[in-house]
Amino acid sequence: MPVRRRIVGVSLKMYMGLERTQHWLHAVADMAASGLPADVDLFVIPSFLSLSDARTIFAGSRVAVGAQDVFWEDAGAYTGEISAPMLAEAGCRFVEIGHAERRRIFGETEDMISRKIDAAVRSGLVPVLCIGEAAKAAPEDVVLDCMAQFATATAGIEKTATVVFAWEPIWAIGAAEPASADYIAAVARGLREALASWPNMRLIYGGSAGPGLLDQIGDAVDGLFLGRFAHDTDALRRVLAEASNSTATSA
Ligand SMILES: O=C(CO)COP(=O)(O)O
Repeated sequence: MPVRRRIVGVSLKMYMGLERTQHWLHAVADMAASGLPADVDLFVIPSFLSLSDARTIFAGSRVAVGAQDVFWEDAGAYTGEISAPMLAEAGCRFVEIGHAERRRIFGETEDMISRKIDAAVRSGLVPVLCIGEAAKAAPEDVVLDCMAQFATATAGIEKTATVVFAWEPIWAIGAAEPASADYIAAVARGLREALASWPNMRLIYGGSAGPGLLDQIGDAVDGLFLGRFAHDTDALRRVLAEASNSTATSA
């Protein structure tokens, strides 16, 4: 079984304006210059408008950049949309697809998500596919629910594709605390087994994640997907250190 590198992602969602984002990006770049462990990958997903700043600020560093969404067509008369080739040209390596907020607020369907995954892979981007259960349930039921969503989303791509599976229980997003360590470990174990035929898949947990969580869950996941609790770059530095300290995962 391959050892999977640890990976931590941060989505800034729509929390910060452009100037505040610039300050945050600089702080992350400074932190990465001295404190990004060699065995941990980091990707940062600002708003579309800050992608250019992120590319400049992270140039020459090990911090990868991603986008929060993508349209499924490569070019054409699609007012307001942004394509995967554009994102690749803008320096993105990752693209987030199917976040719970996009599904709930913007009505993204499983078919739309699947087409976005295809578009991302077609352009050489790594999809960060967000999948989660609506309510807390028995771990085996959560695994079945999430894997059904996953199967639809990835129906058009090869199993050898490089994908980040961001398991984000919907009920834990924007909450005071993440899901419990036991719950995360039990679901993650089931997801890993179900994803065994995807050699280039990394499984990360998101939903009110922050410092201290990886220390509790150990090698259950390959990393974390952070939201609010990475706005403080010192908290992000602590998460990266914990990612490095926790045992590398074998699938
Ligand atoms: O949705 C998330 C990351 O995509 C998690 O956000 P929070 O950590 O702010 O709950």
